[in-house]
Amino acid sequence: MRSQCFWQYAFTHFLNLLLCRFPGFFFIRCTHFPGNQTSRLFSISAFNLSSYCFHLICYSLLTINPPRMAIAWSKIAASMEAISLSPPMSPAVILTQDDLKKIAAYKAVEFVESGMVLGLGTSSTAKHAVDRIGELLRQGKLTNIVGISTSKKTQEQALSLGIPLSDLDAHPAIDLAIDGADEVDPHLNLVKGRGGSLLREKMVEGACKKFVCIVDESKLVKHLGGSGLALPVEVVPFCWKFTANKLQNLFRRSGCAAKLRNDREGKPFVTDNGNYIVDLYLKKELGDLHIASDSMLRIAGVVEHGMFLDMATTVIVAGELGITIEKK
Ligand SMILES: O=C[C@H](O)[C@H](O)[C@H](O)COP(=O)(O)O
Repeated sequence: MRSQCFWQYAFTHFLNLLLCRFPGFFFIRCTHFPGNQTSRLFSISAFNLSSYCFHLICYSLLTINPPRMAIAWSKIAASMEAISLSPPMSPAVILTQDDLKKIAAYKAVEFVESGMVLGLGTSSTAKHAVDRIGELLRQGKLTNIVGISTSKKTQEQALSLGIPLSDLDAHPAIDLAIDGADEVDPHLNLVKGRGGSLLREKMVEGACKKFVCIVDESKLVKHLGGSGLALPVEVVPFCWKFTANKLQNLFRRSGCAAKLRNDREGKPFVTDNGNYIVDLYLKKELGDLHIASDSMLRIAGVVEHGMFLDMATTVIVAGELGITIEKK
């Protein structure tokens, strides 16, 4: 496969050299090359030939002598094949953020086995995993799967795909959960909940033996809150301002600003559980995350927060250079 690509590439560039570059340079009589017409022609041919060789050497480095780039690309190619996209013919393929999400999601579904009880996450990344599980069920490659959804949205998606659903009451132990995240720190701690589903996600993912988190590389941070984006906290609607002020004061030293999340119409965003979300924006690190977590949960109006500490057992990161799989 790899050598076929190489020869295709070599042949294409040879044609390119013969049909386009050489006559093109010849007709315009490029003045960048010194000397009379014969010596110019010779220079141009040499230039084209060296350009051709340069292409071949570059491509060889990427394919025949694969250091990091080639390994990464072969991984991406494998994943692209798995998701039924055309495999890249050259390293010039540009992957969108959604492609990366899909690659991570499809990789995670490789962990799924027939007969499993699955936690189905809620995110633009997890959506691809749920789609894939539905597809494998339809093809008969997976059987006897029971899904526990982490939101009403995922529930609707799973039902539309024919994935049998249950709940934690009937299945208190989940084999595997797959979900996205908003931030991942180097210890595989997560921020979740920018989609508003953090409470059900924490319940389901807290009940699973394995939690595979799937992200594109933009989600990697040095410390939680480090993206400068929201750290969501689910609060009861009753006197939410009082609770938001308590949260802001709690993390005053980290430069915390607490804001109620609104929907598109400017009304408070309401979660699947009928609660509000207060988003915390931090300027500095929170310090000990377990202490921060306990302190938030001690505030009476707080239902749950979006820090998922020591919960992910595996994090699959899809990036431009390939997939990396981090395990606890
Ligand atoms: O409430 C939403 C969830 O926690 C998501 O997992 C998280 O927001 C990541 O979502 P996405 O994969 O769409 O970036």
